[in-house]
Amino acid sequence: SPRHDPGVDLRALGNTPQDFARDLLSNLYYERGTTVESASAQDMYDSLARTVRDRLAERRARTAAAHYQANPRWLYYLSAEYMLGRQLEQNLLYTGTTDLAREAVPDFDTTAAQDVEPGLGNGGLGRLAACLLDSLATMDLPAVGYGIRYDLGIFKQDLDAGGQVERPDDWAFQGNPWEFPAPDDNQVVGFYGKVTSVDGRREWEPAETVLGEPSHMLVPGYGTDTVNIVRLWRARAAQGSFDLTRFAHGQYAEAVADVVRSENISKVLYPDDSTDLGRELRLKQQYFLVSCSLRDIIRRFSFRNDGNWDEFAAKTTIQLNDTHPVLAIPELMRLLVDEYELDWDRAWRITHDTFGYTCHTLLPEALETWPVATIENLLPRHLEIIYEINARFLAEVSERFPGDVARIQRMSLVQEEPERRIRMANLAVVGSRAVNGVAALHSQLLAETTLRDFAELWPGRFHNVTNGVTPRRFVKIANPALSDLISSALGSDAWLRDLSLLQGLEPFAADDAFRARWREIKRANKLTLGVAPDFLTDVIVKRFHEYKRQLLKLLHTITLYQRIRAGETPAPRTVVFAGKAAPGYWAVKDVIRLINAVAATVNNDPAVAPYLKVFFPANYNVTLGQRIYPAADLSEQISLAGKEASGTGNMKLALNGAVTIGTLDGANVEIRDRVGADNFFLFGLDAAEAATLRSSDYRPRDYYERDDELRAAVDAIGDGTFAGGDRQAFGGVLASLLDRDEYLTLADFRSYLDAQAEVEKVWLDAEAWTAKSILNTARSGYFSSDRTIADYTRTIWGLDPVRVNP
Ligand SMILES: CCc1ccc([C@H](C)CC(=O)N[C@@H]2O[C@H](CO)[C@@H](O)[C@H](O)[C@H]2O)cc1
Repeated sequence: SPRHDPGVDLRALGNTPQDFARDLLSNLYYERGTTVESASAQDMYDSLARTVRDRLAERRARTAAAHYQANPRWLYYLSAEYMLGRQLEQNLLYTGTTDLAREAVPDFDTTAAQDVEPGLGNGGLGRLAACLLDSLATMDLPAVGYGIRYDLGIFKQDLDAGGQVERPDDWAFQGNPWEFPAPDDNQVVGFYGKVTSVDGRREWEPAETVLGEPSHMLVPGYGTDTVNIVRLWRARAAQGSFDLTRFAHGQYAEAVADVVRSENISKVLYPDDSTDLGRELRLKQQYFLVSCSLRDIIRRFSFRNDGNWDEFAAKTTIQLNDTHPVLAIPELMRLLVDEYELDWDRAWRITHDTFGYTCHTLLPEALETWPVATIENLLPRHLEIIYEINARFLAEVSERFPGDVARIQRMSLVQEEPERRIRMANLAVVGSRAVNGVAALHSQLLAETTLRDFAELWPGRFHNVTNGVTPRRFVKIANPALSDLISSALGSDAWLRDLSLLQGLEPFAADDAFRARWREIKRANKLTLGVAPDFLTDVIVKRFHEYKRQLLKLLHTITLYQRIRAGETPAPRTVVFAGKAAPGYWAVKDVIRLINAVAATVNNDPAVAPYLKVFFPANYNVTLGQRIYPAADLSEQISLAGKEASGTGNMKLALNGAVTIGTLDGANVEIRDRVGADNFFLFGLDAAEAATLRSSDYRPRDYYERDDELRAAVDAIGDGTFAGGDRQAFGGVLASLLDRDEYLTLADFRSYLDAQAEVEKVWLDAEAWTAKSILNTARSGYFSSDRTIADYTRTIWGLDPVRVNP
């Protein structure tokens, strides 16, 4: 193949207004077959996207050439989820063509509004993957993201009568100009079938096969010519799956049954973000991702290193984004032992040296385990390999801890009771050379609780890499006015590639004029979002889960409402709720209904209107987040300490000048350490206190009895105040609070309200508040995903940057 087109100079894609307009027109004519006059908004959008994409593709070609030349060590990021967000504005910024586009495109805003968000993820884990890819490219590090190209992403959320209604998200219905399908790199994936022995080797004969068709999207770096890729696999039926005979007999559904069955594998993203439902199709999705990606990784490796396996782990490091892709460990063993005929020990050494595992949760119910029977049926050879890994591992454990049967049972990859299941987190730790949590407290708790036995066996294997977020999307693109102010204060926009430079803003916290300008921008962002500019914008935006305690924020809101009704005049406040609930998570879907019932009552009460508003914009996603973070004054990070692994919304809000009210949980601890205790409103039990109270006989009713305001707020949930007198409407919420309150909402209520009183006091001193807001931004540079990548590279991956010549 023409590897480097030595003669062809691709830099023909100039960046003069004429060049850009010419390319836009040619895409309109040649790609869309239409003209400016008759072009639809979609036609114009698609042509604009291609015009920008081609400028990235040119850089991509030079990046690929540089990578080929350098033959570097590669990072492969395996993730079942990517929340990439809208692509147009990002790619216009990264190619420096925003102004050219605004000039060339007749109605730019309408055209840009056609940009869709590929919602291929649920929340934190998926968005973190996207931020890390952005930083890897910006830091010129050779990396490929692998994922699944779901036809239907995370559901669209409508609010009907205040309740969540899920609608399918057919995100690529109009096509996706940002992707490059590459069917010639198709892979074949097997399922089911049996394992036989062939001259002493185990051979798996799958009973079913599907095709994995990759399409990649470009991942440009900011302020550099590096353009990496994220490769997303789509399931296609093997050729000839359409059953013509059945069709001829009018059995139309049966005729396409196999096709549908195959393509169902990448049909839809599972919308659960913390409960392992253990559906077999999800396991098929996980193996599909792993099998396609490992074959593609080996294809790339063999292509450049003629299959010298002892070079593999030196040239390849694979990061497992939680346990979802952990089948990659037995799959690599299967390929090396069964197909490439390496002996077990050599194969295990390569496998173990290749993988790293990042754990993103502390919730026991979020740790995946699969029934042995399910794996035996779907992946019989992998089960054999898992058993072999387990036997050798437990031999090591019993040698180290002789006679410690309980420890062996806890550490085994196989849970025996009540049902035989494979513990995917244990497999991930045993098969990886490095394990990390995503915030200092999380990593500490992992080593002290969830993965304690492993940390005692292999202390050197455990690391912490605190999460981060990309400042390009979440400050520069989301908050351009603030970015311009920061650049003018710092004298350049170098902070966008080195966020520690934000420290230079500290002195400006004492500058009246700067504070005034800072406040104006926040006001303007509130107007853009559609909330009252003079009201304190109090924001809790994240997936709904009981441990995140949206209910605590609601109890405070009800108390404010009752205080105002009682004649108090607190500082005007807009409480913004946003987030999706997993479709089957009824307890929190009731909370969503209750929040909207309270909102209806509060927002239609003229006596309260001057002091309190409740706003619940539907369908929280990356795009809506980019509109909310710049408008926020107060960032609610109120999870029960010890439950939120890290949080990343907390970082995006702090970088946009929101002051945090929060518990000592996840990355809140590090945010408070960095911004300073007097620029953070702390409350509540810490992780140890919470664990103690939870394990003792915690009686929520005691707190209800002895706190008048708490009782009044809880009673209002049960007495029909927000339901037209219907006392049953929110009975479930009431019962969960008074009888169980698993996440100690009532226990933290008073401490929370005391912290909110502190918020009120500071807010009433606008200069003092603005100074804290500026200091939060100035001291949050640490939470750049560039710093996160630098930490991963230093402690786990050992990658070297490859410069791409301009
Ligand atoms: C099996 C179902 C399932 C699906 C997704 C998950 C994810 C791990 C949940 C998740 O998104 N975790 C979040 O990851 C973020 C990025 O590290 C953290 O900042 C959040 O604290 C954590 O909740 C667990 C279980």
